[in-house]
Order: sequence, then structure tokens, then C-alpha cells
Amino acid sequence: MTSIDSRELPADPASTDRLAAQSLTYRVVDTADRAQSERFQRAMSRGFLGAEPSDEAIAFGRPAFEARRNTGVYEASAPNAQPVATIDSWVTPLTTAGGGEIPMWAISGVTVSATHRRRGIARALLEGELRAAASAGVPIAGLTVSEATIYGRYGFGSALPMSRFTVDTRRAGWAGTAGDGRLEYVDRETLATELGAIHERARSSRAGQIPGWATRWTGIAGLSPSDTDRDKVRGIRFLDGAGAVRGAMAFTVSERGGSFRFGLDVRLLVAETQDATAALWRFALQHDLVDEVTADLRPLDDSLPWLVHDPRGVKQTVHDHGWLRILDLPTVLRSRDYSAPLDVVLRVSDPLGFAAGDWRLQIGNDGTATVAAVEGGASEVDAALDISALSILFAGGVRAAALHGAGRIAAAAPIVESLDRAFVSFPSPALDIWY
Ligand SMILES: CC(=O)SCCNC(=O)CCNC(=O)[C@H](O)C(C)(C)COP(=O)(O)OP(=O)(O)OC[C@H]1O[C@@H](n2cnc3c(N)ncnc32)[C@H](O)[C@@H]1OP(=O)(O)O
Repeated sequence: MTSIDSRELPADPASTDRLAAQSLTYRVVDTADRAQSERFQRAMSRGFLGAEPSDEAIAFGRPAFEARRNTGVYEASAPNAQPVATIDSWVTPLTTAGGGEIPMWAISGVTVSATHRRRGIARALLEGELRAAASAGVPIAGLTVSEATIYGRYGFGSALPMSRFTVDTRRAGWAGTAGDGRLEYVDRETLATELGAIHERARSSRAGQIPGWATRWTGIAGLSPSDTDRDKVRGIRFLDGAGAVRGAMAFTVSERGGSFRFGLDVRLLVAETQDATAALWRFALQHDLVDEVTADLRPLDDSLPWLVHDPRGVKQTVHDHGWLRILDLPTVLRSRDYSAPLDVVLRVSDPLGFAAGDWRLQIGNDGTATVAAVEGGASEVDAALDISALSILFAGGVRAAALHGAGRIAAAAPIVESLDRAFVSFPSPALDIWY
């Protein structure tokens, strides 16, 4: 994968001009300037309705901050005050169906001060990031979101829905088989190391995954100073019959109202093997004094409902999580393996113009794609869709039929079925962290 350092790219000129017209300065923060960096971190915390960060919390967040391109918006009259809006981004690998990867422009930290909301600042920030990514040759952008209604207008699609499980442990019981191996508790530092190492080894096995970073793992493991639940975090790891670590789980247990009955919340379960996944689920579901187990960001094909005696004890809620936005359509569509042959002309609309046009997509029997622009426009198209719908379809986890039924793809029924057969990917795409 080509390595592009987003921090070296200048602020987008069009957004600079648009915000200057409102007497606002849009600039990439110099991370070597500690005072300016701290003001940016404090503005972001306030923007996400967080507490005023302690010096310790600022120091904890600094390595991730310094690894990213942080762009702030400032009142032109107060360039050294806290920014009135923030956004950050970095280029990271995204796993595609079949285990390949492409560079993705990850976007995070989008906040607009409550004093400056609804005057187009977020739009300038988002469009600025997408133009910066496209001009650097990054073919796709991604984000995880606080609200599902904001990012479709910029061409993002909810491509990586995930499951939240709530298990009534007494009703569910356990029906899984025990694999060869053992579990052991680990301290939080070891937990952070194991979560990161296993996630890194496993991430190429599912489309949609991206790598984490050091403070993502230490944060989940309860080492973040601003985490009010940090002292509740416990860790467990699974070793296979040969003694190799194959899975780890961070979790908290909380008593429910002085009842001596507890809820166990899985913060993250990472595993390289089915045995490890089943052993960690079993540990959670069969834990003494625990009535309820909750776990979010699990893949849609998780075996949990099939590992219990009574599947009605397992409530599975599917919700949006990872959002993707194709910028360079041929590069993105060529980057994955497909599940069936296809030969179609797609008419793609794109509100920001990056991927608009008529495209011929041909997939051979070997599952690889060729993509070509139809110069001058096609006389006949097989399917019409916007870039948000294509970004969803690309990941391979949402059915074309579902998008068609919602009016997001215009095509005849046989084309919808052939799109479904070609785009579906195995195993289910997933993204198991926030970024
Ligand atoms: C990837 C991430 O970081 S997710 C985190 C997002 N940030 C947060 O949730 C923190 C709290 N919220 C905020 O900071 C701000 O309200 C933001 C960032 C969500 C919006 O910022 P604003 O500058 O007010 O948005 P802006 O005025 O540019 O609006 C752009 C468009 O989004 C729409 N929009 C803005 N906020 C919302 C919202 N909360 N829900 C739905 N639509 C919204 C606007 O109506 C507008 O639509 P239009 O251009 O089609 O007319």
C-alpha cells in the first residue's frame, strides 16, 4: 500500500475561501506547537460534550493527536483562541473482500462549537477533507458517526452495519462445544498489548476492518485517565492447545442495584479462531452471578445465537457503524474479490462529482473486476445509483435487493439479483472499533 501522510497536505483552498467569507480561518494545526495543540484537544472534548480534560488526559490523547492531520476553524479576530470547529484525518489501510487492502482517508473528531452551529462549517470541513483525500490519490474515505443522518449528503453510505447483543444468560444457557485450549486473566497493560496484536493479525480476514492504534487499545483496556469505568475493566485471554494466544476480551462487570446480580459488558472481543471466539463467549455467558451480557460491534454472522440452548435469550440489534465513501471508483471497485461474474453498466451520481458517470463493470469467473468509464455516456444503463449506495454495495455486507427495495438502486429484478450474487462477500464485513 502506498504510504501517504495526510499531515503533509495543505488545507483545502475551496474550504479556506468559503470560511474566510465568514471571517473564519481554516488551517492545519502545527502539532509541534503544544499550546495550540492543547487548545485543539480541549475544543474537541467540549465539542463531543465531554468533561474539561485533565492534563493527564491531554497527555494520553497526544500521541493519537500528533499522528493525525488536525484541521481547525478559528475566528479570524482570535486566531490563538480555541478553535470553533475541529476535524482530524489520517490514511489507513482498509481491508477489502478477499483480504486485500486499499488506503482509506479516515475522518474523525468532527465538532462545531455550539456557538457556531448550522452555518455551514461542518460542510466546509467534510468537503475539505474529501477534496484533500482525492487530490492526494486516496481512493476511499471512511468514518464512524455520532448520528446517522449527517453524512449521506456528502456521499457516505452505511456500509458496515454491526450487531449489538443483549443476552439473558439464564434463559440462553450454553450449547457450544469446548475446543482445546484454556483461559487466563491478564493485567490491563497485557490486555492492551494482546488486543492490539490479535486485532492486527485478524483484521485481514474481514472486509471493512482497519488497524487500531496504541491508545485505542490502552483505552479499551481501562488505561485512559478520562475513562470513569476504568477501574472496572478486566481482561482475559484464550490460549490454544499449543499455548499460542488466539483471543482476548476486555469487559466490565457492574452490580445491578445492590442485588448481588451483575451485568457483564464486553468492551471488545478479538479472536483469530472459532475456538477462541466460542471460549470467550462461554466465559461471559457462564460467569457466576451474571444475569445479562451485552456486547456491541459484533459481526452480523457472529455464531453467538447458535452457541446457546435458547436463542430467544439472545437479542440481536443491527445498527449502522462504519460509513464509507468512494472517491476513485475504478481503483475501489478493482480492489476486491467478487463472488460471481457480472457485466453491467452503472450510472453513478455523486453530489460532489468525484465518481459521477457511466461505468462498465465486468467481473470474470476468477472474481476479479475490470472497470472502465463509458466515454460520452452510455446509451443504455443496467443500474442507476448514487455514490452512497455504491459505497454500501462495495463493502459486500448489505444486499443489493435491500437497497433496491428502498429505491436506492434503480434496476430490473434480474440485474439486482446478479449485483447481489457478485457483491456479497464472505465472511460478513465488519468494523469492530470506533475511530
Ligand atoms: C465523524 C465524526 O466525528 S462524528 C461526530 C460528529 N460531531 C458531533 O456529533 C458533535 C456535536 N455536533 C456538532 O459538533 C455539530 O452539530 C455537527 C458537526 C454535527 C454539525 O455542524 P454544523 O456546522 O452545525 O453543520 P452545517 O451547518 O455545516 O450543516 C451541514 C448540513 O448538515 C446538516 N446537519 C447538521 N447537523 C446535523 C444533525 N445533527 N443531524 C442531521 N443533519 C445535520 C445541516 O442541516 C446541513 O444540511 P444541508 O447542507 O443539506 O442543508
